[in-house]
Amino acid sequence: MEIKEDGVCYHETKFIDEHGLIRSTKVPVVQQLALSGLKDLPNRFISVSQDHPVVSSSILDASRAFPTVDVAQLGRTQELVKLASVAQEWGLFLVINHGIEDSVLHGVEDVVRGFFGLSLEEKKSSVGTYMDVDNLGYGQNFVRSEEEPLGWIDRLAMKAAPSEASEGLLVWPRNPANFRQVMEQYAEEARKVCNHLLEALAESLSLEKHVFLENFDSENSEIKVRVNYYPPCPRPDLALGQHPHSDASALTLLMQFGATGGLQVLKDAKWFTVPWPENTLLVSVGDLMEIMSNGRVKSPWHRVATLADVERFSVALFYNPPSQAEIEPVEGEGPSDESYKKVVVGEYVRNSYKYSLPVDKQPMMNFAKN
Ligand SMILES: O=C(O)CCC(=O)C(=O)O
Ligand SMILES: [Fe+2]
Repeated sequence: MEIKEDGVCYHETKFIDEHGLIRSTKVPVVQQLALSGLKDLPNRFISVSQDHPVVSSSILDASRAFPTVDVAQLGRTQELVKLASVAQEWGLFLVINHGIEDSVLHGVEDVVRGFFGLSLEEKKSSVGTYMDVDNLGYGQNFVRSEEEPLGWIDRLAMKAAPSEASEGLLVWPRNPANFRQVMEQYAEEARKVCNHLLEALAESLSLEKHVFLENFDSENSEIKVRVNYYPPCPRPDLALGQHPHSDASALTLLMQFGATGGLQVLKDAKWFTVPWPENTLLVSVGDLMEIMSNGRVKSPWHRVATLADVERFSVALFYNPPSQAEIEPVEGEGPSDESYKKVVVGEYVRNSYKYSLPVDKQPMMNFAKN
């Protein structure tokens, strides 16, 4: 629900405080703030500390192109070696020849732009807002307190699988009318790509091909889609679109449109802008993959910078084993400097949502350690 005060529109949201009590709060609708043409950043969005200056992020050395994995070539050793190396070095990689038709990707872009192009009233009557662990519907990303800095973002989140995941909830926008159909088609295509990558990743790490994929099943595996909308920001030097986090997924498949240059990844204590060209899909290793691989690949710690004059959209598709499934770190040869234990997927995910702006992922990952 949105409320209007002093000309500012708010999402009304709830969070669980440190005593476990449900509290209500309101956070500005960022798109409306941006449309109002404001010149200063409201205090609540100032999030940049000295250790994380947005402006000093390094760009990859131009002489070294960011590796792109050719999915159609993953039957070849050479491509598997590349996959292992980029997954281990960065935890994220670009994919080409993934088999998802351009028309499907353009369809996603059209319905997403269509939704965010609606007036606030139309958006609100099109879809609900839910405060639960999955933070579904239209609103801000997780709000966990009244004090924490907010991200310069509005989001729309839904579960495309399992099929009964959003029964009884209005999480699929009714406008544009084809939103759900287009997104579900994309999700099914994305599932195929992710399944293929799960096998290839296992092989690339010299593990038995099915070790990761066997944790998934076509009925109950979970596909959560989060559409991120980052309006132009008056002070990109002071705000973030998303605060640093790792994804509590097995794999995340990302598309972006409107602009590039938002996603940054932490490596060797430096923030790098991911050289992610338009019309390319990006895959990120999630925490669950780090656990399943016993640390052979690691989920990257990443954040989203804001941009001054352009709007940017991204669609993050989180692919997970069924919520009730237990995942276990693989055994076998190969480098592994971690010792994870068996965890129930849904318990890991729920626990990871508890933390308010953590400085690194250890508190979340420790849940899966002895
Ligand atoms: O917007 C992006 O590029 C990244 C989004 C992201 O990290 C997320 O939604 O988890
Ligand atoms: Fe993320």
